[in-house]
Amino acid sequence: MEAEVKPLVRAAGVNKIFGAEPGGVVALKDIDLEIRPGEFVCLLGPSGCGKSTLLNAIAGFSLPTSGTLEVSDKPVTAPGPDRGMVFQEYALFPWMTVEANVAFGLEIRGTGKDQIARIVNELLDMLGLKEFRHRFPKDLSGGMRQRVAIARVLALDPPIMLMDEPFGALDALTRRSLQDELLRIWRSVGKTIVFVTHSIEEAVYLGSRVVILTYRPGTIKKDVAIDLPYPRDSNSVEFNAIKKELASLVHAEHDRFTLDERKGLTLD
Ligand SMILES: Nc1ncnc2c1ncn2[C@@H]1O[C@H](COP(=O)(O)OP(=O)(O)OP(=O)(O)O)[C@@H](O)[C@H]1O
Repeated sequence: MEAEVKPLVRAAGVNKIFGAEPGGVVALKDIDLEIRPGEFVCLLGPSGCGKSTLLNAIAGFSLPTSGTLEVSDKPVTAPGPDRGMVFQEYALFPWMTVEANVAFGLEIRGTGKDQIARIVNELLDMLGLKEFRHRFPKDLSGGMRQRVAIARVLALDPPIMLMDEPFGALDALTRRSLQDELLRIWRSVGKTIVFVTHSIEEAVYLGSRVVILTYRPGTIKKDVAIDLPYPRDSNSVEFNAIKKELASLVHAEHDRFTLDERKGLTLD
């Protein structure tokens, strides 16, 4: 009999309400979700459905109003070194070079100089940043900056990587090459990834599992395992069949979002 793998992230009955009740915005409602080690989970849905709220709750940035949220069997009460976050805006220190940005977290942690040099070299190599190590963020393209942001999180070696639309601001070609790189890293270093996107194509290309959220209140509409082998061919019949299936689910939520907008409700 197969031993049961314990979930790394466990949400049970999670609710998040912004503002005073009644009248507050119910961003998450009754979220039950278990994420096992090594999964690549994409949270998918239209703008305003609570993807970032759920990610920020797992990160410990903004805790649920009620319900149970645990990482490694411990309640989430604050951010921790077991969870690294990559944002859409690269969040790099503009006054530091590429290598200093990557080394920063390790220096704060008190890691020895030689070990820092080894880790930084390895990561710059892995992410194709070696030639850019002495540059400042302003002298890099968006794609390069996001590589540095990913290297910076990987330097601290957290078991869980939380990514909030990290490739949303990139052009299509750069985006695909970073997606491929992320998949390579995920498969070689064995991280658990929770990745927010509103792109159906991106979710099907990356995720071992896609969790679709409903629009206001954010609930889990469908949790789908994507069984296609990696690397995936986005032109294949199988890929497009899954994309189509997910699209009809997401579009129903998107229509509710647009209706809300037409009614003049604010979407922040
Ligand atoms: N700090 C806040 N105060 C009040 N309402 C908020 C706050 N943060 C988020 N919300 C609301 O909660 C809901 C979910 O927002 P969230 O940002 O999680 O959605 P999302 O799916 O990540 O959207 P997007 O793709 O646009 O980032 C939205 O209706 C949003 O307006």
